[in-house]
Amino acid sequence: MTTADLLQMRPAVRTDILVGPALMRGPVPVHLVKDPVSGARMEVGAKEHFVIVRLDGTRTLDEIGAAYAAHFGTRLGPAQWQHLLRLLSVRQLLGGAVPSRAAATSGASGAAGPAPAGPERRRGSLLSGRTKMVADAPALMDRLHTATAFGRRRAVLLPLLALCAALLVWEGFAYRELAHATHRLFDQPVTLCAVGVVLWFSLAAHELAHGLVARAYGLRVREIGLRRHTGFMTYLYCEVEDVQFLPGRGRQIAVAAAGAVTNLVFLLPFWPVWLLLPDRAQAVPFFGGLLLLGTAMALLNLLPLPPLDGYKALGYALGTLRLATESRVFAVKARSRAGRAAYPPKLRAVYGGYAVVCVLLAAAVLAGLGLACRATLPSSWSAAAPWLPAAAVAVALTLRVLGTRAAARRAARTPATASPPSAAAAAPTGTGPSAGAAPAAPSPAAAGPRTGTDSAPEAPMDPRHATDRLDPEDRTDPVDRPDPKNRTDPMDRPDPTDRPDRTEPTRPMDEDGTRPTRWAVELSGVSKTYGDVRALDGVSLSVRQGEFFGILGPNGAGKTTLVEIVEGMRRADAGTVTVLGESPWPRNTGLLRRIGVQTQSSAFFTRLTAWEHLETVAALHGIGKDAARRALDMVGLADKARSRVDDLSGGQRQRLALATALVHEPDLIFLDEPTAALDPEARRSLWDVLRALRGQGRTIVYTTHYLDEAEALCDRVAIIAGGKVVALDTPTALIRALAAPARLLVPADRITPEQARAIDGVERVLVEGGELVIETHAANRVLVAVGEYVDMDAVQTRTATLEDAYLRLTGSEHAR
Ligand SMILES: Nc1ncnc2c1ncn2[C@@H]1O[C@H](COP(=O)(O)OP(=O)(O)OP(=O)(O)O)[C@@H](O)[C@H]1O
Repeated sequence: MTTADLLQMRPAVRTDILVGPALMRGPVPVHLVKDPVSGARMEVGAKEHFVIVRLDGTRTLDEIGAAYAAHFGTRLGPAQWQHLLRLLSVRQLLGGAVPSRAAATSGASGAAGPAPAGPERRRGSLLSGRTKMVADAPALMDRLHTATAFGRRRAVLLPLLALCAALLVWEGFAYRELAHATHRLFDQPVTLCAVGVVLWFSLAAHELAHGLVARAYGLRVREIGLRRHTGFMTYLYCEVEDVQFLPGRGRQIAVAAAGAVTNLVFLLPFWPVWLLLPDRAQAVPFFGGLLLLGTAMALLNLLPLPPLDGYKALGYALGTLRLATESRVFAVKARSRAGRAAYPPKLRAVYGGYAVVCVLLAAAVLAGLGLACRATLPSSWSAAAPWLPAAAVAVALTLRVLGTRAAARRAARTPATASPPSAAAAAPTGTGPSAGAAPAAPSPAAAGPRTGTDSAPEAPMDPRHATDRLDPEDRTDPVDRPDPKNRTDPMDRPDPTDRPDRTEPTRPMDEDGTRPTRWAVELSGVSKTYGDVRALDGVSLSVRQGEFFGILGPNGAGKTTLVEIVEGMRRADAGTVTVLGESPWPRNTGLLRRIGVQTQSSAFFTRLTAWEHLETVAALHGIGKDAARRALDMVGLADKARSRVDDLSGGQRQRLALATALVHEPDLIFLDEPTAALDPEARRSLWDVLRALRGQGRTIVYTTHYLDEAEALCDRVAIIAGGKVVALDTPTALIRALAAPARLLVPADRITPEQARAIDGVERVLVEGGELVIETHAANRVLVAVGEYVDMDAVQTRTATLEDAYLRLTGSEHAR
């Protein structure tokens, strides 16, 4: 595959891949990309996003590159394209790739996503962990969605929201009575438990509400279950997928806020009961405590602290990713002027403001909890009570820090384990910028369970992911610069006015004259001129389907021009070209899928293994891995599947180039000197591959300078000289037509040239080295006569070869 071929490809990202809107992570915008099959989620930068959303199968890489250059002011070179396509391929995001769940853990080094669902996920211990409760959560959510359709009407929803607001206002006024009732509640353990049970159901409704609102916006609820925390708490969870992919921040916020609103709605029926209760009623602590604690639960959930719903809603509203982590990072960086300068003013306000809000909120919450402790704990605790929450948080934080350090020390002591074979196969090799997508160890955030609405975990990105970025400025590629050679030829640019004559040439008959021959390639009167050079001059020829067709000719004869016109890479000045029944120009993408091209300057994904290279090419063609495996087997490279392309020998590279041309199982294959620069053994071995290809009934158009090869392999050959077809036939017929004399090679010390010339039937005698070359059309008679002088064992006979015919036809004979 040449660079030109690569740029003419129209790869497509799988249509089911989710690409989210722009989010800020630190000072840079990123987009989330998710594979819905594997569950793998990764972040891509604005430049990658620009390209990915345009990889839709309708645009060539060249066209996308032009749009990219216009937008970002930099051209993408082949190296960048290969890098990006390889990443997409390894992550199985390209159309035609068969996505697997394994990709979630191996290919997706973004590691920002959740661990894949299913039995492989850790469920925790008896005391902590979770239990899936619903076999088919999406189906249950569908039923609930239908059942609650009435409640989602505006006429119902708005009054409910107004009532919730009224409840909050009223509670502000009735706070003292409610607080008093709540205080009494703590003296009544049974009533306290009853309130706890009711609030448990309120919390369950809270979780289901996230799912229902998400479902209403078309999202999927992945799992509903029970989560256990240290054996002390068990509550319902409802996992919603892809909230950050929802269009419109309002919807994202609605999903996040739905839980707290439901908590308030849940309390509404208890409000009138409380209002109607006599002051001394026994149920006062129950209803008062329920209203106050239920409201507190709802409002606390709206605090903008991770992992609460308010934090998620704030992140959605601000369009940020990992707001808390990035604020922490900003707080550290902001100590230096350069660090601050990396952030635009708006983001400085967002991250700095959030950091301040967090500190204030944490202080307020601790103070509130401290006051609550003092109010509820026995008076003997009164001095220590206000500080208990702060002390508890300090201990928890210290334990966490110590735990993290111990884990880091353990990890540092543990020797790195080898990648599993599948991951190794999926991951590219090498350590340079092109290396990346190494199998990611599941990060704690990725492996851990998540609550409520989804959001990217707070864990920082896997640093390895940074190498997966497509950043043209980081990878200055000499090929990136426009190639003047490519630009000078106006033929390289499609001409919209170019409408080749589509008149069908007369269909010849097969030799038996009974049925029309099926032609793979038909050229009629094709001419091409470069300035003053007439490269092709009225070429007409046809290649049968299933034929092994050779094109021979001296340097500059026009072979490459001819083949490029047939491949659709150049436009003919005149004449008609039909390939597999279609015109190849203007660039015919339908045809591209049916032809395979192997050139001497084939481009490889050099940092990949042979297998990864072919797998990537297969993905670019939108086909599965089986085709890559077949192509590798076909060319006899299966044992080199895991070798890096740059470690292959010249012959193995030629085979890989051949496999690259074959991977999409084309009907018509163009081979340009596939055995060039190979040693005789490697050449013969590749002949076997070519013969096998021919045995499969593929049509092969074969350009070569090796005449012995053409004679051995080709059904027919066209000899081109000076831009014209000077001969076209089977090698045998060409040799026969040559009527070349047989050549007898005799040791020169046994017979003189004069004696040889005197033999009847001898036409010419030459002295070549230590031998006499006797040319004759009466080989038998001359042989008998030569036997008078020389022992017959010392005589070698050479009949004419295709080379003789070639030399005669191309006028090179006397140049020898
Ligand atoms: N882009 C171009 N601009 C100008 N002249 C060209 C161009 N491409 C080819 N030519 C000329 O056209 C003629 C035919 O070239 P072409 O490459 O088709 O021959 P070839 O038979 O493939 O030669 P070789 O065996 O050396 O590869 C040559 O004289 C060459 O110099």
